[in-house]
Amino acid sequence: MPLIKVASGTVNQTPMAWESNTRNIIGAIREARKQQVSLLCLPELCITGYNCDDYFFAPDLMVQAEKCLLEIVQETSGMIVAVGLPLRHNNSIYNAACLISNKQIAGFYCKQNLANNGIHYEARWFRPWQPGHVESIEINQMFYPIGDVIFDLSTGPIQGGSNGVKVAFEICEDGWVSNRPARRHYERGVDIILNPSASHFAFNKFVTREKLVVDASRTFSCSYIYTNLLGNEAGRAIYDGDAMIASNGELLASSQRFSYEDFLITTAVIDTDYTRLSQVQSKITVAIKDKTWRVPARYDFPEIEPVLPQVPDIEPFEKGGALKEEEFARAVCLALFDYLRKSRSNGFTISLSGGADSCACTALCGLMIRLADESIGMDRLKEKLSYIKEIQSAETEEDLAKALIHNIYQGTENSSTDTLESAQTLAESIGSTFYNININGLVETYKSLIEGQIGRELTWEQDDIALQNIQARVRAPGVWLLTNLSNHLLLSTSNRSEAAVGYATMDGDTAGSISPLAGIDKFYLRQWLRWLETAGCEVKGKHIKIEGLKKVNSLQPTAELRPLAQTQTDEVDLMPYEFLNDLERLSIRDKKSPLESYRNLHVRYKGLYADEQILAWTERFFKLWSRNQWKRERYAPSFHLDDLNLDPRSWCRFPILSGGFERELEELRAYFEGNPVQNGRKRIGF
Ligand SMILES: Nc1ncnc2c1ncn2[C@@H]1O[C@H](COP(=O)(O)OP(=O)(O)OC[C@H]2O[C@@H]([n+]3cccc(C(=O)O)c3)[C@H](O)[C@@H]2O)[C@@H](O)[C@H]1O
Ligand SMILES: Nc1ncnc2c1ncn2[C@@H]1O[C@H](COP(=O)(O)OP(=O)(O)OP(=O)(O)O)[C@@H](O)[C@H]1O
Ligand SMILES: NC(=O)CC[C@H](N)C(=O)O
Repeated sequence: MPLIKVASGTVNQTPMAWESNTRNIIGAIREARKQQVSLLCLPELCITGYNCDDYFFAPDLMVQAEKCLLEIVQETSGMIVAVGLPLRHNNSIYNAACLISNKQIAGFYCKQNLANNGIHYEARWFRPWQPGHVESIEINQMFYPIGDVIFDLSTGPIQGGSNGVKVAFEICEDGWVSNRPARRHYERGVDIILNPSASHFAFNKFVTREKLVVDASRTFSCSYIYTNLLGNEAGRAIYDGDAMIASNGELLASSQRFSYEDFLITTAVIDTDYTRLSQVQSKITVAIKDKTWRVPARYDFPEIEPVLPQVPDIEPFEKGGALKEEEFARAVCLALFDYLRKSRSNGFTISLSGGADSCACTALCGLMIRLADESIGMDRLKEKLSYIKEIQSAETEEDLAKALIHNIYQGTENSSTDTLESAQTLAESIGSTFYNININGLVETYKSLIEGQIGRELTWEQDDIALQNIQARVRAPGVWLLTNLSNHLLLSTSNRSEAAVGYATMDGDTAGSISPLAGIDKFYLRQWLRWLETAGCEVKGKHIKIEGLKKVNSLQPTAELRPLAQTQTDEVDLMPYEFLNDLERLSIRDKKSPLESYRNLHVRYKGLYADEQILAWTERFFKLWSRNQWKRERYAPSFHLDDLNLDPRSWCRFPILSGGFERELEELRAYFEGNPVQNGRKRIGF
């Protein structure tokens, strides 16, 4: 059968949520059947969820996963379905994909190249399967082939040497390595490669994935079906629901990303005669002698009509000139929505200062409501949050915002009218509930109690940081009280630039349930806020903007913790955010030493800042970075957005206690003073 209708199915899963995971998978299968799909590929480990962490070791997890698998098998009548799950075999755990053909398990392919860098820790739980090995596994008293297998699906009785449709797998990372299984699949004359993935979101990564899929289909003269998870599965990683089908170097179909649906199907019709022609023309040598890899299975491919040339539907927001802004908005909003419903919380509370960070958090929550409404409509949105009684009679997005987003301004004598106005106008523009209290009395009470005990007055000259921090800390109990009253999540507003240098008060403004901005730098965040005010997300031909951000976009970032006369700004306290960003990239992402970082920065900033200034900021950064690892360990969970992430639990590890770059900074200073140090000893005459 040369023409086959195939599909990629994306599903929004949750670790160990057996009922909903199975329901989503079955929903995807039924939808695919409705669309007359013969072959459906579902994501990596989608039965259990990809992020079960050490619970992958639990024997009961395998028992539950097997139960789900057997339930799914019964739903595959008339179809071929690939579904991912962990398998325990010979006292090892494998990351596997099961191929089911018309209610019969055909066998299991096991991942050969584990993802074990950055956010991934697969080698902690799984063993990589050795290429070329095939064994047998017992499931529910039946034996099935497992390992490096290729499925040979043919019409009629299963024979010894059929010329059926050959289907093989690469599981996610398998497709990203140079010695990928697809090379061997090609030598064995494979028609279709399925790639079930759990590929975490990062800015612009979908472009890399598309290249990978299209190039594989061309290089290996096959059809390549790629599918990813969707949504915020387990808290930190976001999956964009990227799915693609390519054939012989051409992209045939690509999914909508960042959907609020539970599952989505992307279909295309592939032509196996065409990819075989290409294999013949490229003079493929099929390894016919060793056939242990061949798993015969029966499937009666239906005869289907040819289709018009398929042009993949790329979404307008992916083509526009604001891809990063759009991706940031969509990824974080979907992550917030899933976090909300999966944690069964009733909304978000934010201590809204009218500054960029808390305004960005509030704006993201407002945008989340609007994007969810555009994606699935008001009724489905309320149904997905059906446990929140307060929103069930809501008719407008503003009604939803009133219940789901609570803001509180907590001024002191150091707060300005500008920030109050900024907070108020933003809350009004999205319809959130806005409270306004003054916490000066609380700060004064703490101050005088401690002054009474230590027997002296606290002064700005002597006690600057402590007096700043008490204000930030006094804001925490009130906003937590408000949060608890509504069973909300408290959003902690710290961004990545602050996390790098510990510019936040622990248990003060770091208090919170999640930190939606901890993966993004302040320099970019301010640019994004201007974009959201003036351009906004492109959805169905219109632009979703938040014009209530106008005031905050006119303000300089300030903590407003020192007396107003001191005109405190973040950039004076620290260094310019753009510079901080460059320094962070060099030193933390690229692991350049203080000296190398300085030299790079010097090239970029000489003329703009004095050499002494560049040196001082570089020194300050390295000292603050090492001193504040403990704070990064204590941040509320944040979302992974790119390889600049500083979250030690998902990406960037650094010791809490360290030498603090003392020697390295000495070497930098010596270089600066024309007296470099080598091997710990000063070199004379440089
Ligand atoms: N290795 C380690 N492991 C565990 N704990 C460690 C530690 N080193 C210090 N500590 C503890 O850390 C404490 C100091 O940390 P912490 O109390 O947080 O205070 P700290 O980091 O000294 O100061 C907070 C900074 O954040 C700025 N801030 C605060 C609030 C808002 C904003 C804003 O951007 O709006 C900025 C403020 O201007 C100040 O520069 C020490 O008293 C010590 O107890
Ligand atoms: N007057 C205030 N009312 C309510 N919350 C406040 C107030 N001042 C500070 N906060 C809380 O402390 C957080 C930390 O302040 P920070 O200055 O870092 O952020 P911001 O004010 O949102 O942005 P920016 O730094 O751009 O001014 C704020 O995001 C907010 O949650
Ligand atoms: N699950 C995986 O194997 C993920 C690894 C792959 N490199 C990705 O990020 O897409």
